[in-house]
Amino acid sequence: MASSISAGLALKLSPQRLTDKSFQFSSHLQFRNPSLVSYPLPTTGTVHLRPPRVAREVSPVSISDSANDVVVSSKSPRLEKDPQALWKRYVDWLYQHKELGLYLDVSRVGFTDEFFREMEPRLQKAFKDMVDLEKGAIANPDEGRMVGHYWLRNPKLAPKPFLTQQIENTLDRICDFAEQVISGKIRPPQKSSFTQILSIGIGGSALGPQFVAEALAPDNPPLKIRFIDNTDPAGIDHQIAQLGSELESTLVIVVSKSGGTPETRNGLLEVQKAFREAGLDFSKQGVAITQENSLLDNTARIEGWLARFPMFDWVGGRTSEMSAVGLLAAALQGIDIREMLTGAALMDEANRTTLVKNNPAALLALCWYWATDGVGSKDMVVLPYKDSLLLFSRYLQQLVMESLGKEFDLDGNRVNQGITVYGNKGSTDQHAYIQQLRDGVHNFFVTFIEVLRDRPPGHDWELEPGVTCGDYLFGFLQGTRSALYSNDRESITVTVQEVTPRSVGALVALYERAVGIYASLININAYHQPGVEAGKKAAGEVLALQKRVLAVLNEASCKQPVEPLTLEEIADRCHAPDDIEMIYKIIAHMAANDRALIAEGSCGSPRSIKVFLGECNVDEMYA
Ligand SMILES: O=P(O)(O)OC[C@H]1O[C@H](O)[C@H](O)[C@@H](O)[C@@H]1O
Repeated sequence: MASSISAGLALKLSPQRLTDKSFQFSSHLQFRNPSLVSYPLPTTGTVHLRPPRVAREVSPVSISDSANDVVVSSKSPRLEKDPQALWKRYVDWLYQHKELGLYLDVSRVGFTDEFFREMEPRLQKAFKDMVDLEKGAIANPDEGRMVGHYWLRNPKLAPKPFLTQQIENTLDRICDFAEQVISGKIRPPQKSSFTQILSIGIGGSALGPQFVAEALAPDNPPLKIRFIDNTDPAGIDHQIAQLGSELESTLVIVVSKSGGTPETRNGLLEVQKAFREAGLDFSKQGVAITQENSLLDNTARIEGWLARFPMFDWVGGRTSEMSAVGLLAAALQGIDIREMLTGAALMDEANRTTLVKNNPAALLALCWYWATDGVGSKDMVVLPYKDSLLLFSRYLQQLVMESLGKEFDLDGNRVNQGITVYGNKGSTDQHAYIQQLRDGVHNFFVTFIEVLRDRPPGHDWELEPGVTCGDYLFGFLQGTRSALYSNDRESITVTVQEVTPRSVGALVALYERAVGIYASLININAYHQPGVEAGKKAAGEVLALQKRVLAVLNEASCKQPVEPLTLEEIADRCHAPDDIEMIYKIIAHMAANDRALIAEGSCGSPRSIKVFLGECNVDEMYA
């Protein structure tokens, strides 16, 4: 089969895989007319091209680019199907961490030995990058920051003694505080003990604690947790309403590294209002987790909140689960946080070997690279077969997508990298979208998370002779893995014995390191998030425009008689004719919330409407 592609577009590549923007010049790639390529062509060595953009075929492919006279021939074998050969592949590649009881099976990813060999030098470079990072290199160059989440579970690793001290002191303070809250030594003014936690935070300041609460909180925790992780007023009202009179015994933890995230600030202001209305003193029940001297830190200090815990500059939001962000909430729910840290530390240790086959994070990163052609050409579907791990995929979504989804690489080349992550849980998702995974568009690879222990010992029950409910769950996982593979859908399986603080800590650490290694393989900064700023900035501009619209409407509404305005008139008076669509949306939103009145027309036909405010605020006119 031969097909034409235009210059720089996807080149299909296997078994000699293109391993990045650069790949080895080999017999698989022949430039018949080098003068048509815009940069000097070496006769041997590395040639830089744009990486492939289309999903890798499993059948032999030959693509020719007539424009540039580039020919790429590749012969990629179909995935191995012979049961004995597969069993051998399974055994040969199975990774086991004995102490953690964790296994990683990469046998259902079809990478070749050749690919493995090709990637070896780049993985060694990634290992070196990780060593430097752990030693305190400025691994986040754009923000000039060290990246120290690995020190949190092994404080001695921190490059400076005062950092080690800070980590250890904070951990001691967390354990101490949690113990005193649970025992009732620290209590709310009007109750004998705290019974509820209301955690306010978003992104990395929510996803880890949410995942861990769902995974590990006991059925009857000493304090139950709920979250406000948005600026949705109805969502906030719901959480406060659910607390009801227990607001009196609610410990409010406000989490924000920057201390200035609008959603979190709004959540705090709404909750403080609820406290005021209930006649409660918020400061006696509020705890802040934030960077020293942030807006939140200063507020908490000035208002004399119950406690403040630090979030370190060198810990990113999405890797903050083992900092006060994750640990305080976990400890208050009775979760053994030292076990979480031990699990993470053991996993980190395993991921320090430079023997790729024995390094689970490197194996994961390698599989991601193979499956996605190193350019995110396939999505990562994460399917834990365990209800308590439901939020793992959501947690990983931020960890992976915010870390890897980058426009530029470290050398400033536009690369638009990333890997899309989604998933909920098995077997539930089999009844939702596995149909498409098995038979539909082939744009993904799966990661199964398997938990061997079905339920605590002593509770087993056979619902059919010889078969338990958990056997079904096991059967569905294995069946789906086989069914997908038989249709050439690749999968990874991570297996843990049980969902425990130790195994959860290990899973978090495994993926943190896999992301770090993969980022190094594709040469991007995994530790910044410049793209997030664009949305925040635009939101600020919308709110600023809304204030101008309000001022214009107010002035017209203060006239006698009131002067209803068309959208064009409002845009004109705001000196923002190009923003008329946004002005329309602002009006529609205000009208839906009874803050603007529509004199004529309806929102469905924007040109017809004339708007005024129900009340004229004379003071505002002259403000
Ligand atoms: O912890 P905060 O400073 O409030 O930040 C919360 C979140 O804000 C942004 O969306 C960032 O992209 C996330 O990485 C971060 O976790």
